[in-house]
Amino acid sequence: METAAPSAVIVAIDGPSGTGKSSTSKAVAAKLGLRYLDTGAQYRAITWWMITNGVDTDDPHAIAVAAGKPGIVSGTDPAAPTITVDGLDASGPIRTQEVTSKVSAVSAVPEVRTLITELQRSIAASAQGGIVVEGRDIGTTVLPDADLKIFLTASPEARAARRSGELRGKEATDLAATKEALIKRDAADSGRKTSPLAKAGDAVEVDTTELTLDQVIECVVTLVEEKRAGRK
Ligand SMILES: Nc1ncnc2c1ncn2[C@@H]1O[C@H](COP(=O)(O)OP(=O)(O)OP(=O)(O)O)[C@@H](O)[C@H]1O
Ligand SMILES: Nc1ccn([C@@H]2O[C@H](COP(=O)(O)O)[C@@H](O)[C@H]2O)c(=O)n1
Repeated sequence: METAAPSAVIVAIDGPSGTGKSSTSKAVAAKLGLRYLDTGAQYRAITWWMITNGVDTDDPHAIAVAAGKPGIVSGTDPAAPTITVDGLDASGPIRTQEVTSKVSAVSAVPEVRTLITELQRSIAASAQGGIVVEGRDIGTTVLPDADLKIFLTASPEARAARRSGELRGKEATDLAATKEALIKRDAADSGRKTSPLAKAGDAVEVDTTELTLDQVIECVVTLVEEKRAGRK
């Protein structure tokens, strides 16, 4: 007997910095044949554009006025996600410390959020076979009707250790400074007025502190499969 293709599923994965959202989302999407969207990369891309175009990232009005100017395009293949700004590959420049230190100020501007949220919704709507979308406000604001919402957490110590391991050899790594920087970014992201970092009421919380990345991936794959099975 022929089995029907599994139905399209929309998965929202949110959580603070360094909890494993990108690594988990990419792997889950690849395993299940879904598309993948890194929404943090989009906020980083608009921040990079502001910096390179001389917009003062401490001036919310200037950011709001310029918000519609960059053309941001996200490629959603989990094996090779891409991000371009006005046709230029921005995947490298958006990961610098400068962008990381300024992205929370830019992403807090309501005009930026409105534009990026619309972009995210249109990408999710066009992902016919389903998509894993990761960020800070996906379950609460961008895709409140997602089929499955996951909120990843981990202790600040575990997250700082993961980040330091990642940065080693590229930029200066100091565990205490890394921990302080991620706590500061989370506080800014949680404290902003417009769609702050928050767990949706119906999200499943997964504490990844004591889990390997493979265990987290397996846990999320199981949750998606259970959701799909429940819809048959
Ligand atoms: N459970 C885990 N155990 C150990 N290392 C992990 C685990 N999950 C993720 N990592 C590693 O931690 C680092 C950060 O992971 P990742 O980029 O996926 O987090 P994130 O939540 O997307 O962070 P951000 O929001 O800052 O982009 C990566 O180097 C990743 O390989
Ligand atoms: N849905 C989202 C996703 C991200 N942000 C902002 O972007 C920053 C960078 O995110 P990373 O996942 O790449 O670290 C993040 O600190 C937020 O300021 C957001 O606001 N909403």
